[in-house]
Amino acid sequence: MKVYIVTAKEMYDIDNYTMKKIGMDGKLLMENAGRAVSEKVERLIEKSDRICIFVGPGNNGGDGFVIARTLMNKRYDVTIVQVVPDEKITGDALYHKNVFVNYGGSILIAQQESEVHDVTVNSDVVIDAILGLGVKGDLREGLITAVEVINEVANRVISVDIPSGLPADEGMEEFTSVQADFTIVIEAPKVSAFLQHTALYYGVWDTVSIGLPLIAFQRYAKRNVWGYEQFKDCMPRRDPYSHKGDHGKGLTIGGSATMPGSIVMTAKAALRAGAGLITIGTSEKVINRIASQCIEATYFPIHEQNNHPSIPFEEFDAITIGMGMGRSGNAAALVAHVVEQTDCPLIIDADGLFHVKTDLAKLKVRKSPTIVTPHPGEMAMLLDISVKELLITPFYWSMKIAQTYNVYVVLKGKHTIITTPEGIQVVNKSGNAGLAKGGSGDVLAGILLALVMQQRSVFQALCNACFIHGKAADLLVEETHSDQDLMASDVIEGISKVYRTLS
Ligand SMILES: NC(=O)C1=CN([C@@H]2O[C@H](COP(=O)(O)OP(=O)(O)OC[C@H]3O[C@@H](n4cnc5c(N)ncnc54)[C@H](OP(=O)(O)O)[C@@H]3O)[C@@H](O)[C@H]2O)[C@@H](O)CC1
Ligand SMILES: Nc1ncnc2c1ncn2[C@@H]1O[C@H](COP(=O)(O)OP(=O)(O)O)[C@@H](O)[C@H]1O
Ligand SMILES: [K+]
Repeated sequence: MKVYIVTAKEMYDIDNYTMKKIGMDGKLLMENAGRAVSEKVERLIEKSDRICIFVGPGNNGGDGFVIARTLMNKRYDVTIVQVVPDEKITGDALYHKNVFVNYGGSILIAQQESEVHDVTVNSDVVIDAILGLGVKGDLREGLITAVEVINEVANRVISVDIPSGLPADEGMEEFTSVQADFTIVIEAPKVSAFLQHTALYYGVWDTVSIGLPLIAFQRYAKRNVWGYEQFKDCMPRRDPYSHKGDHGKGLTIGGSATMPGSIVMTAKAALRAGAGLITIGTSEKVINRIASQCIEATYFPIHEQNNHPSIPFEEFDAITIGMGMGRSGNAAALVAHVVEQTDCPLIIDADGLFHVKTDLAKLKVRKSPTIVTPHPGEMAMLLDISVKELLITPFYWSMKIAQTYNVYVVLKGKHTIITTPEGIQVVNKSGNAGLAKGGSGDVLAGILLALVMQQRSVFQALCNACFIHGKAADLLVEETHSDQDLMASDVIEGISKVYRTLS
């Protein structure tokens, strides 16, 4: 199943479409939401748990009333704490509040800190239905108290849809939010579930379906997660009669006297990921040192004094440049030369990004696809902004670079964001902190090179490459390694584990 990622606006559009065009009533959606969340909650709690459900002024609070009724009806010990005065509960939420009361439920209206404190410490589980998609600005009186007390004294917190107070979208730096242990997301994760400064507030999250139609998501949602299903569906299978030329002849340019190893890892990863032939273009001074480390590759010497080496570019199906090449003037000239003179997919990584920054406009006129693969530091450098600014709004900035320079952007991180020049965005969720080690990016560059040569769609190739890279690390950490000891060269071997899941 495709997991869409939505902004608040997209979710409201989907919701409105469902109500107005499909004809499903808002009260019904709220009933479905509350029921679906309750079912998940039951898997997370014990029958003996004392459950306290905090409800706020909007429809997220409305979900809370349905959850309370559903659990109460199954003989759970449920207390509702309404953190706003009665007149604030209106519309569908009021309808479900009345149904809850008619079922015999009682409501504690608590806005004072001491009341909220007492009820929270005397419960085993807090269900947070204070605010959802509709949060705007700083939390007002009453709500802020509840959020602060929950964070201070609650035993276990399960948030409904979004941890209350947390913005759904990117771009917000300051907020006060519930810190959830678990979040039950309605239908689709929101963008904030993938940002470095907001994702942790969700705790562990899972989604529930409330019956919103797929066509509404297809119409309004612009992003999705790239997972195993997508990888499996579009990974090309090897033709039994194929020969090495069918799987691409790739050139990887990089390496220098002080960083000879990275280019070897790129080459090995490319071969392990299925590339037919790989040539390493590197400093003539290091070829002898590294040639024995990747005996499957061929080598092309790059003379340090010659700014325009006569590399036979036309022989290659795709090129990657930058890993370990250093920041010398000669390296800069070589990058400029490759950008201008090649007419095949070009992947620019690491120092290559540093050099290309001076003339990004040249990327725009390349006829073949250009792929840039920055980590946040490199991306911030390309944009002349701080890493902090970038990480608050990474989807926006990725889109900006992709569309301004007509490039594919692979913004690396825990959640790698892949953006096409046309503005399609996906998030790769595979991978773990074992990859936070020198050389991981070089390995990714190799997998990207291999897949770009083997898949017709550059976009699918990039998504699959990121998935394979992360999944290799995940399988290694699950089976034989830990996120502490994992090394980039292990990840190259881990590619086999990922591929074997397909056979
Ligand atoms: N498909 C769907 O989408 C479905 C969605 N559903 C659920 O609905 C949720 C979205 O509901 P929603 O739009 O009512 O927003 P929500 O966050 O509950 O409350 C907004 C209220 O909060 C108030 N408020 C805002 N900021 C505030 C602040 N800083 N401090 C204090 N108050 C603040 C704001 O007041 P106002 O600014 O208008 O004065 C308004 O009264 C969604 O997350 C999901 O759980 C399901 O039920 C069914 C299908
Ligand atoms: N904490 C993490 N969780 C998941 N993936 C990670 C994490 N840290 C790094 N990675 C991945 O590891 C790779 C690191 O790339 P990069 O920073 O360029 O490494 P290097 O330059 O050291 O080779 C990227 O693909 C990134 O997505
Ligand atoms: K919430």
